[in-house]
Amino acid sequence: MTERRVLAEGRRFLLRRKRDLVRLAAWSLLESAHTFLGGYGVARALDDGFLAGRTGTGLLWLAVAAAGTLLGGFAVRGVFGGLAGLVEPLRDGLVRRAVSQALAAAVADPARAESAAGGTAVSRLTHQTEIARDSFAGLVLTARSFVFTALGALLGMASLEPALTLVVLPPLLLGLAMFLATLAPMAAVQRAFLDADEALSARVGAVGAGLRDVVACGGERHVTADVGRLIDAEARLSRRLARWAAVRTLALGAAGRLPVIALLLATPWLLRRGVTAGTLLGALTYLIQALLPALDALMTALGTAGTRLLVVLERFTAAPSELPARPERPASIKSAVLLRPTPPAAELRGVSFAYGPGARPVLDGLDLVLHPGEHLAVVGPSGIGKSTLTALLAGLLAPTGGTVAVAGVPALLPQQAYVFTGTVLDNLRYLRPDATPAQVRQTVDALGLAPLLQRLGGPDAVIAPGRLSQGERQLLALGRAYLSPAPLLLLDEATCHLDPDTEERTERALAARPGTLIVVAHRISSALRADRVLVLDGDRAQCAPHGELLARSALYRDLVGLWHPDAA
Ligand SMILES: Nc1ncnc2c1ncn2[C@@H]1O[C@H](COP(=O)(O)OP(=O)(O)OP(=O)(O)O)[C@@H](O)[C@H]1O
Repeated sequence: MTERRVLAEGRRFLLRRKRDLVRLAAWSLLESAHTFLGGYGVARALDDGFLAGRTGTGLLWLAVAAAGTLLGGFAVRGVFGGLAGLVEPLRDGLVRRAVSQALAAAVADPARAESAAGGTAVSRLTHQTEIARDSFAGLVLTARSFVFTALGALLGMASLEPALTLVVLPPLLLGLAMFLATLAPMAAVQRAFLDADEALSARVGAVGAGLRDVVACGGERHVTADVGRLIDAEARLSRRLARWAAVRTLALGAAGRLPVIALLLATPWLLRRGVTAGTLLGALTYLIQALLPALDALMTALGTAGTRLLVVLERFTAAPSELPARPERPASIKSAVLLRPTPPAAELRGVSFAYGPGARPVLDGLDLVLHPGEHLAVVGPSGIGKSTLTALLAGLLAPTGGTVAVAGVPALLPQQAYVFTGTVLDNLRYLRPDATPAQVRQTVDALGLAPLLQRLGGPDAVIAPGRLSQGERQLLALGRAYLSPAPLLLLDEATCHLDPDTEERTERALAARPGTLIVVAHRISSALRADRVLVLDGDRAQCAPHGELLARSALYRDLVGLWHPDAA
């Protein structure tokens, strides 16, 4: 289906460039003349010259063959000129198409444009366009050379002795057919390889953009395993491609050598028919010097450049719906989100998670729907899975069962606040580099950061992260979260080093900010401030407002009692 579309588009492309094709063919005819004279000159030099004792005539015919070679060189010069007229418009067209595809994808799904599809578009604009251009140029050069060389050689053999073509043509066609049979499976592997290459580009691009956060949140192992899987997949496909290349080389060997063997085997029969030694040598010259090298070049180009070109062009001509799906978001979740007029801020359906295949699940069948603007506190005994839940929501972990859907890109603040060497302003604007001075001022006011900024030497002072207290680091990270455009903030005990008053002010400001807030609470006051509280308790999680939970959950009553005996 896509192959047919590529071929149809290719036909239209070539038909629009008839003048360039005629120019190329005219120059190529000189190459036919070169081939013709090469074999014919050698045959005549022997039969009419050297074998007949006429050295002068022999030399004259050799000079004719040499003149043919000069003609060939002249032809190549013209051919390259004509080639540009075909190749450059193809490249320009592909670049235009890659840009339109990327823009269309960005309009359809802006979040995707910033992540996975960005890498894909770059791969298409650069790597794949160049593959298409080089492959097309190589293919046109070799296909044209083969056709016109074969024309010259077959005409030459027919004019020396028509029976020669009967001997040489069948094995040549057989070899070609064998080779063509390897093209379809090779294209399939090539296609899978490019899919893997695009997936890897997209993932590496996304990881590169978030590298600081990955390190700050301790996600290196997860990211390494994730990217490692993609690299392994690409390596496996490279090996399969190499195996097909070996099969193709075998076919090439057969196609290249069989005509020569057939000619040698038929020699007694040809001699009986009165074929001369000069004619036989002329035929061998046609085979060894012209036809077989041209065939060799054509097969190599078809096998490598041809399949690569087909696969790359399939991508460029694919309708947006046929493009490879964004790997990290299952289609079912995506369509569920798209169908709702106001999607939930986050939605967990039957989510289970275990840290290993044999490990006990930390979360088991958890359902949770969070609405935009909601403020949720997560509580539970130590080691019950609160951080695991935030990592799942942030996309740092993938659920082992069920689905996690989050609208937009969330920001996760772990307990160990991440602050880097740079100015105070750089640190605050890390998640929103284009924040205006007014937005920064508003953040400083809302969170009461002015005394901290003063202590640090003002917004342009450079911070040495090692010299900040844990609380100061947390305040800076919370300021950054407040300023970020993330629609969902995940605070995983991110305020534990603040005094209760500062914590309250900060949490209230973050809850008042547009967007949804999830706080892993370490004080009862935190849970009291939230709209709802999620109590994690293995497979018996409960989610409700504080008052309701006090009545319903013994575990919650215990926790509240431990934190603050009076509140229970
Ligand atoms: N990387 C990991 N590999 C294996 N097990 C892990 C890993 N991280 C956490 N766990 C285990 O998963 C369970 C849940 O851990 P998690 O950190 O989510 O709990 P928590 O509720 O946040 O705990 P705390 O309140 O002490 O921070 C614990 O039993 C923990 O030992």
